[in-house]
Amino acid sequence: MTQNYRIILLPGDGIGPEIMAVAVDVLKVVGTQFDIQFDFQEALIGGAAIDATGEPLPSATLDSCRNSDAVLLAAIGGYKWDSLPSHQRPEAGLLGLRAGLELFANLRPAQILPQLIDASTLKREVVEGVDIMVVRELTGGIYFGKPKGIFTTETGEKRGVNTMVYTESEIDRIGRVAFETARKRRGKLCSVDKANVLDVSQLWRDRITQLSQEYPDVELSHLYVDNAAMQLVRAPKQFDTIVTGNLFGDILSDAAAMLTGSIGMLPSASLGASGPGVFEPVHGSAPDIAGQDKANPLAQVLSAAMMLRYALDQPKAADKIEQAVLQVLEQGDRTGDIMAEGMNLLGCRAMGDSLIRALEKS
Ligand SMILES: NC(=O)c1ccc[n+]([C@@H]2O[C@H](COP(=O)([O-])OP(=O)(O)OC[C@H]3O[C@@H](n4cnc5c(N)ncnc54)[C@H](O)[C@@H]3O)[C@@H](O)[C@H]2O)c1
Ligand SMILES: CC(C)[C@H](C(=O)O)[C@@H](O)C(=O)O
Ligand SMILES: [Mg+2]
Repeated sequence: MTQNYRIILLPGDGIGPEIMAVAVDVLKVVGTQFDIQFDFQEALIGGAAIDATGEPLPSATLDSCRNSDAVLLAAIGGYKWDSLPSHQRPEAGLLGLRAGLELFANLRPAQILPQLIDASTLKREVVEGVDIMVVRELTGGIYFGKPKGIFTTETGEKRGVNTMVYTESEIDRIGRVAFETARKRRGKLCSVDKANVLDVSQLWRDRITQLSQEYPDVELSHLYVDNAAMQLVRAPKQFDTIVTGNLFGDILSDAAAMLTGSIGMLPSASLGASGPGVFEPVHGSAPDIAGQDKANPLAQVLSAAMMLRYALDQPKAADKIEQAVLQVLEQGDRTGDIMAEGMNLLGCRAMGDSLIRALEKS
């Protein structure tokens, strides 16, 4: 029986529309192969939405997302909008989407593919076999805490303020996602905080430690974020699952991405307790290469595979996409960010065509 899904596409800015086009083509092919009918609807977010409507997240976009089975997002942001006040910037649209859909859990897997070991800036023996899942809290912490803003003091000096805040229930719900995730993987969870300095981190550490009593099969460790950043590049294989707050997770997931060769390879899933999730690459809108057919579309395509697996319960179609990605890499196809000597340099579109051929052949 044909399965029907309503998918909202948010191509956004910069390289967003280029990589989204590839992901949609790939989904259409697996759709016909697995009897899945996608009803794709495009909506505005980020700079594209600001230009068209004056707002980074029009209410029509949030409503469409709420009424969908899943949301596939590319990226937002760009130089053009960088001087706007923070609440009017493209980034505010993305944060509003995450908050509006209550997507508190962001899963960011960083797995080194054997074909790309030499694309990593680290030595082969350091990165070979790396397989990390960063579980990042996504709707709290310093990104959303109040007070926030730029205020003027009594002496007329400007003062910028953000507040890092977590409640027990916010820590517990992301903690549970992380313990469950670790349990399905290699059973190791490292919680990352700054409890030597920040009270909010002390509460984080206390709650995660408390929660670990419910998961005796998961081995829990704690690291301060500065050490964690160092350990990620020194010996990344020590990590299985990492759980951390919003800001630390943002930074550590970019670092983890680079272990795998390029940020252009890393997908993510943003999930709530119920309702549609958002599937998006870890990278941004890459304005420096936008419109030049140079972007690596694989993080976007792998985000579409995560959508099939986590939101639509179509693991076979997800496997098929992931296999096609491995196959094009195996045959030597590379975009500029993962290019190595002796490989075939392709643009974004040609990489998409190659993926389609791989899907149709297998
Ligand atoms: N989820 C998102 O939408 C998201 C995430 C991060 C940054 N941003 C926004 O993107 C804009 C640019 O931010 P940035 O430059 O710090 O980060 P970025 O991730 O956009 O780019 C960092 C570097 O990685 C390269 N890169 C990124 N994705 C690539 C891909 N698919 N293929 C090849 N190369 C790729 C870029 O060319 C650039 O050199 C900013 O406005 C930022 O706020 C958006
Ligand atoms: C663009 C920005 C708001 C976003 C974040 O900081 O969460 C991005 O860096 C990410 O990693 O998804
Ligand atoms: Mg980021």
